[in-house]
Amino acid sequence: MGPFWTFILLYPEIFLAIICFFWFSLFRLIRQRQKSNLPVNWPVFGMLPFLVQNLHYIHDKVADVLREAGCTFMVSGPWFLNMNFLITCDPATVNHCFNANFKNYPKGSEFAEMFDILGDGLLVADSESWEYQRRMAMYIFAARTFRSFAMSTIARKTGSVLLPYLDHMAKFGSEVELEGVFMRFSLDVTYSTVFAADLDCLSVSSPIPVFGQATKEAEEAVLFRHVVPPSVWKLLRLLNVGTEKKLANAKVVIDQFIYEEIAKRKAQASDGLQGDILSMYMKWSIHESAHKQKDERFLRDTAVGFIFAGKDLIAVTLTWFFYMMCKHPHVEARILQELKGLQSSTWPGDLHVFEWDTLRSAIYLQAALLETLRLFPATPFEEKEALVDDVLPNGTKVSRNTRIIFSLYAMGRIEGIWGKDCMEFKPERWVSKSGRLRHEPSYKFLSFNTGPRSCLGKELSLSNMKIIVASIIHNFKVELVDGHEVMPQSSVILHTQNGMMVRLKRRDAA
Ligand code: HEM
Repeated sequence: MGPFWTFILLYPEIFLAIICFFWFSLFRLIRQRQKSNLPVNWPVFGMLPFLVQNLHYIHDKVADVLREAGCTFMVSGPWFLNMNFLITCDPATVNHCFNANFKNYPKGSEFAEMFDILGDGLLVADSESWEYQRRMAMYIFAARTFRSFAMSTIARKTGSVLLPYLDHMAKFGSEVELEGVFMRFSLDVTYSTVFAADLDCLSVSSPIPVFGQATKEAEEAVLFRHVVPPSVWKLLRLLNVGTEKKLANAKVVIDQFIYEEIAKRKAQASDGLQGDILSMYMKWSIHESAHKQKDERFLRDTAVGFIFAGKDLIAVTLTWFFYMMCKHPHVEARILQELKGLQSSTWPGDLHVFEWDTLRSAIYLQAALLETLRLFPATPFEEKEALVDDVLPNGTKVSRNTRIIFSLYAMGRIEGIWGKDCMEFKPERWVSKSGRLRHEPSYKFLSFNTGPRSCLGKELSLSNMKIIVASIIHNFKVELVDGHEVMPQSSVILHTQNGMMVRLKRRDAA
């Protein structure tokens, strides 16, 4: 007889007690699960089964959990894997971590390692390096040369690339996957804004260019790093296999493009520098004696950072905006009304593009964009790590190194934050009685971040998006293809799960 059976025969009461303990625990967990939206904390696996089971609807499920838990909830990962984290959508906690105690919540070295494709750039830097880079970037974003270069680039690209492409699709009555179009266009525009060079991503016939493909693969690998334990992706990196191999290859392609652009620019006379981001950073050396900005790696990290900061976020916001237009025709009608009488320039094919200056008065249009970002924040969550032990405003204790995930997606969908109609798409909530844009504190509307690390491209991207959506709405009617379901993907960027299939019609042909 083996030791197991000997133990049972000698101590049957202890064995019975163990069985009863496990049976009652299981029973309690099942009852608990039936009654609430909150994930069950299983022995050994923690809440992993909940995450796996709801992987396809994770943003909505997290919103349900936070609604029930009162905005803050501790998630337990499997035992020994160091995957526990706090998740919250509480504006007071946001304000505490992003503003009042900013220094206690840096991005952290783990974040920088996950996004190592960005090098030591602004998006991942902390402390002095971040302060220096932030100061420099603020100077550039405030410069008139840069702003007018960026605005003229977007208007030119909308008239010469985007609208003709959509017009072509409209003429043939083809179905169009709109998010894919916006992704390519946004990459095209961002590349031009950073390098004053054309990538031509939106040609009717050609496939996505290698640079675009490389950025896509890099993003997929970074997403994978977010969902598996760090030991797993680090092992894959060491062995150079799977997503890590793809990431390494993508980095080679991205670096090759960027270093070539830097070399071309360095070969130009300094009076040939334009208002693009690379030129602006190279001109900075005139103002500062530090040698850092001339360093090629610094320029590379800066350029990659700006490309990654902007391109997908604008593309997904445009996609959700047009999804909302398809679902709320009365909002689209009001925007069309607002655009009537505003001056636009005419491009070949009788296509019309609005300029930024003329769109300043389009308040309702801007409100519709903000409302889109409230319900569909381009980055559905943000992440921080506590540097020292702390107590959150709701009394929750966090110990050093605790990871905190902020669900921006849930924040837009909580009654206590936005009122009973929080799930409705209502641009009117952004317009004051006097017809001006209503201000909402950024720790409540977190889509562009809040505090010292808030988005530097906010004004620029809102202006860009206004030009694009006004020009599309004015020229085309966008209709969802029947039966095509649009839903959010479980990802670090709020892509759609299956794209957004639409048909376009020229308004003047109707
Ligand atoms: C719809 C468009 C955009 C949205 C929703 C958005 C949102 C955000 C968010 C949430 C952050 C914080 C990221 C983090 O801390 O992890 C951020 C940071 C940043 N964004 Fe944007 N962004 C957009 C477009 C842009 C564009 C077009 C640019 C520039 C070309 C830009 C430049 C930056 C920079 C430089 C930072 C880093 C600031 C810092 O860490 O100090 N963004 N943005």
